[in-house]
Amino acid sequence: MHYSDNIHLLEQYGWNSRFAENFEPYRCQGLIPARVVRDGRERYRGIHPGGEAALTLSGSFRYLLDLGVQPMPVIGDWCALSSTDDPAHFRIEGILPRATVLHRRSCGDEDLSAANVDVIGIVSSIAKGLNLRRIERFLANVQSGGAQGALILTKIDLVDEPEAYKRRAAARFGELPIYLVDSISGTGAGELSDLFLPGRTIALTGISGAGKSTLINLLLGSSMARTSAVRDSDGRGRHTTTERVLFRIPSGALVIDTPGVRSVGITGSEASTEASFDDIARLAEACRFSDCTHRNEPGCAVRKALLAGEIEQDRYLNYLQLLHEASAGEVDERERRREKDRRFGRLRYTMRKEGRRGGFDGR
Ligand SMILES: Nc1nc2c(ncn2[C@@H]2O[C@H](COP(=O)(O)OP(=O)(O)OP(=O)(O)O)[C@@H](O)[C@H]2O)c(=O)[nH]1
Ligand SMILES: [Zn+2]
Repeated sequence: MHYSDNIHLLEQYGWNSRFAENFEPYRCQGLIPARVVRDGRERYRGIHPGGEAALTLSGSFRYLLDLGVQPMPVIGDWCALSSTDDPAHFRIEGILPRATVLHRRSCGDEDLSAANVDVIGIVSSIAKGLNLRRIERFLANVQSGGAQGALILTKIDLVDEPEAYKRRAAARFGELPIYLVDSISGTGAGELSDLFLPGRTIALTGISGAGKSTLINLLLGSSMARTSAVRDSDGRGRHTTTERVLFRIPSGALVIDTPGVRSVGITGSEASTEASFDDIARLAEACRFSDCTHRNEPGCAVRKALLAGEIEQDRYLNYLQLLHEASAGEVDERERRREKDRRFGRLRYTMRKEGRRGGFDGR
């Protein structure tokens, strides 16, 4: 069967002309497109034109992975598959270029991430007030990966005037779409349909207890399986699993559920960190030293604004913290690149050696 015979199923999972174009070279090799919908320690499941199947990494893909040429597949990735004798099992041969990425670090745990996410929904409870600082940290992380952000304030039934929280958040985050929801009664669910559009991929993120599972249950509707059942289908406990799933909700949107984290770390470059602190970054341009750390350098425009009360103290501290984490992340990235170069160096050396032995000019 040619895959285009049943492209409809892929379209339901977010396939579009951009991915189709990127798939062309793979199509010419007779490979099959698929989206990764379940990701758990190198055991994947994917949706391909013929349905759902187990996916494993092919030998040559592993080799390219080892060289750093291909990335490790993550939830939401579009990939190219080869078939096996078993119709329920395919092999991943390549990953299509990612439209966006979501990186996240939780308390020294593995680096969690997702690909091809259109919107990252930051889920935050207002039961104990609005934690602007935490939302800001999530937001900086969102913007570094290219996805759009949205803020979903939950547990609005537990406060007197939810609109006031929305106004305060809007005052801080300007352009960000903000939604209010009580996931238990369903108040606010109507507005959420503007966010959960058909074919759109939305990753929900937020600390443990923010109300992600309850929100997902609301989105799934009472006729559908509960979230914990979705997460638990392999028998492991919900809170121990690091498995991630992408599923289609009745509205036609694709939702990625990420296990709760206790804190958000930052990956990405300093430049993207600054994007969510546009105003402070603009001020920083006026600092006397271009590498100013905005702590105690003479002529620091940021500190001057702080002391003049033009920027809030917690935003200033948050900014410093983010700069610090982002530069630590860049050190990791440099180290990773060096390791990749070393591997390439080894490969070139081996190829040259084998070329000499084989009698061809292996330059
Ligand atoms: N009153 C009220 N309670 C809510 C609401 N949303 C969630 N809760 C409650 O808050 C608690 C935590 O909600 P969860 O949905 O499990 O939170 P979570 O973000 O999925 O947490 P993790 O699974 O640990 O990541 C549960 O007891 C929910 O019943 C809401 O809108 N209103
Ligand atoms: Zn400065």
